[in-house]
Amino acid sequence: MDITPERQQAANDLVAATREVMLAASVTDMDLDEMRAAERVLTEVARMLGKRARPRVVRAPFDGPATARSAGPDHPWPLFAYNPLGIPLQIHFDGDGATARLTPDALYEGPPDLLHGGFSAGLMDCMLGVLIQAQGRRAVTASLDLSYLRPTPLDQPLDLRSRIAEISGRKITAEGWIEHEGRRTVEARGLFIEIDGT
Ligand SMILES: CCCCCCCC(=O)SCCNC(=O)CCNC(=O)[C@H](O)C(C)(C)COP(=O)(O)OP(=O)(O)OC[C@H]1O[C@@H](n2cnc3c(N)ncnc32)[C@H](O)[C@@H]1OP(=O)(O)O
Repeated sequence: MDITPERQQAANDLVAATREVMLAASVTDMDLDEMRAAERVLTEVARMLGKRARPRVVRAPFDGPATARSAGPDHPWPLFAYNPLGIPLQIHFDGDGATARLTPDALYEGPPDLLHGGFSAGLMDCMLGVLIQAQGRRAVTASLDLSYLRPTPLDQPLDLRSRIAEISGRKITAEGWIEHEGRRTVEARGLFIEIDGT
């Protein structure tokens, strides 16, 4: 089924609201009865939405990042607009690199008050992979190495960056990092292999 702009906006708004619910449900401290009442409402919402469902989450078009890149840095590519489990990012393309800003909340906690290292890895995979996609190349991650240089805080703005380091035949090496107040907390280097496919 084609998605009209109105349906797309409605789906994106629904996913954004779901994220709010996920955070609220994770940190709520209300009374038992209220918690049970909220659970009943959410169960009913799940039933309502599930009446007609796709087998998979809506896929963004492969050429979306390349289109955003050619439109310039003021035209970011939104990531995970259709999936509340993904960390939503607005990825800006600038020259040969990509940047994004994120303030992670309590949903992404690993050690107390800090970003979970697995989420850092996911963020880096996205920053590197989408940058490669924005060059019009279809590639998958073959390896991803991370160095956790210092703790990455929650509730603080973080800068995410990536750039292409090397291209050799089907092999593309990209690098990225997470910065807090100008200091790198995480560095990543990934090898991506170009694949055929649609
Ligand atoms: C939301 C948006 C996110 C966007 C980014 C998301 C990216 C992802 O997460 S993709 C999902 C995770 N990745 C995967 O599932 C990939 C699974 N792996 C595979 O499909 C295959 O192993 C694949 C395609 C990587 C390589 O297989 P294949 O096409 O047969 O390549 P193959 O011929 O073995 O290797 C090609 C070259 O890459 C090298 N290579 C392959 N894998 C690796 C590796 N893990 N480490 C180092 N080198 C490797 C080989 O040595 C070879 O090098 P050379 O040409 O110099 O001899």
